[in-house]
Amino acid sequence: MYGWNCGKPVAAVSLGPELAASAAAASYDLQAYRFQAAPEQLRPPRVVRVGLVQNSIHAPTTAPFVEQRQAIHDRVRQIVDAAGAAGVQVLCLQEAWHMPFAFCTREKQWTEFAESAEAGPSTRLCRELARKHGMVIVNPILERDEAHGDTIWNTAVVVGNNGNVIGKHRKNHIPRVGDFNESTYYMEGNTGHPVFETAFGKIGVNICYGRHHPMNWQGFGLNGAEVVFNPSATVGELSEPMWPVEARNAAIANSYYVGAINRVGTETFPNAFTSGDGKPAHKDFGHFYGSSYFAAPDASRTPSLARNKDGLLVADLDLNLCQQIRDKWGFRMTARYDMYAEQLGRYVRHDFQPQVIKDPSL
Ligand SMILES: NC(=O)NCCC(=O)O
Repeated sequence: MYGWNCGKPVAAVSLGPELAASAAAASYDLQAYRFQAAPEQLRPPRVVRVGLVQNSIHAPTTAPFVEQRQAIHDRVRQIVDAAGAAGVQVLCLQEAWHMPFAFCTREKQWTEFAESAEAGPSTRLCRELARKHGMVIVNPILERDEAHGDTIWNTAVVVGNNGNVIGKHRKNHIPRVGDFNESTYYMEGNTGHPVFETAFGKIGVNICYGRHHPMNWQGFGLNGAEVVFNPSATVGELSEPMWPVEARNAAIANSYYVGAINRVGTETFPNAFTSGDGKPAHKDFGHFYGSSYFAAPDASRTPSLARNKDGLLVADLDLNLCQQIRDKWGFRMTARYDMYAEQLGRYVRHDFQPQVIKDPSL
């Protein structure tokens, strides 16, 4: 079910008894794996240790906002420190990790959690931890863009291993499904599909709902990504059957690794809200089912983190596998981008007519 990596299942790796004991004591899931590539004659292996963090909220949504944020910061600091001790070189946190996923409520007070991408409290924490551990940290936050009249974005800030901000990417696709009323809060991103060249490889970030859009995944591939993260917040009833498929398929289709991260836990809000579907008003989104995992370009994947627990998933990725799979399958080489570009050029025109050839006998 989880595929074959160089002819074998993806192997588990031990991070040592101390880290295992501290994860058990602090009640978070800790798992580690290794993806291999075939040995080459002209290139040495290019192995990078990558981590994914899934976290629940750690204070009730009725607590003062400063306490809510601090409680999550304290928990995430604990897990990032463990990632540092495990030698993780690139780490990605989940979507809007620093706050409850309050976008179901449509209440505007939650925008108080939005912060500067460059200098807000969550970025400052990530910069400190990145410097401390010499680690690249992908920091997906709710961004307040003061320079543009307090526009709010859903943004992943990429912090370099020296604690510097390398750049940011803003979520391209905003959901309009179920209780995901995110369009009430922030705008469709305007940063394209940037790939960040870090000390440990070229990375991209496809934020949550963008995973349903194959061309969004493709954009990062065309710009040369070797690892694409998919920091998410999604609930069981809505998307759990899709979760194991989409990120794994993206890794195959684009010949890169994917690290898919989902929030965990059930978050209950003070005021009931409706879904506009005639069902009774309710106070929670449903269960964020965690289940973060890595997928590789050769269709292999790791097992998932827990459905109901915070967690740290570590994987050693040999980045040479990306080129090896591109050479084997030739998906990039055989794609017909000129033909797709021509069709898309026609499709976006107001006078577009679908190319349908009707059976004349009908
Ligand atoms: N956060 C977010 O975009 N969620 C939408 C639901 C989904 O994509 O499963």
